[in-house]
Amino acid sequence: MTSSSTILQRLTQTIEARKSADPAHSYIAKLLSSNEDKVLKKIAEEAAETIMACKDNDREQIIYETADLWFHCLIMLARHDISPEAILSELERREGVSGIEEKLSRSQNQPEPTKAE
Ligand SMILES: N=c1c2ncn([C@@H]3O[C@H](COP(=O)(O)OP(=O)(O)OP(=O)(O)O)[C@@H](O)[C@H]3O)c2ncn1[C@@H]1O[C@H](COP(=O)(O)O)[C@@H](O)[C@H]1O
Repeated sequence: MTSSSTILQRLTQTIEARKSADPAHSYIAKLLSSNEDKVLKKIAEEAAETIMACKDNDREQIIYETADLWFHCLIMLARHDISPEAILSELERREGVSGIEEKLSRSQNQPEPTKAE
């Protein structure tokens, strides 16, 4: 990877490499080799800590906790062999589509609820 690569690309490459690393020497390898619940719990924990930082209006803490949250989401994605590019592509696909319009089109495409006999 060149020095012009982004931290997201370098971290993604590190996570991939950690799939065959010793869990005793790597936090990522430990999370990749343990039960998925471990990383899912970390995501919930980091999301809660991010929310608390927002409630405290603590800018530094919001940045710190969001970094923890994104980091653990990257590990979750790697476990499912999903690259961060897939998420970026999904965001690109949505670009220019108003969230309000998208939600409205979804509710219009919903089938009519069937009446209980
Ligand atoms: N970016 C990160 C990164 N961000 C957060 N963390 C770790 O994520 C954990 C966050 O959990 P907490 O803050 O809740 O800390 P904790 O209470 O000790 O965690 P638990 O006991 O609950 O598991 C801490 O151990 C942090 O050190 C990270 N660990 C690694 N990286 C990157 O991954 C690379 C490889 O790391 P290893 O796989 O450990 O070699 C590193 O060089 C970094 O670039």
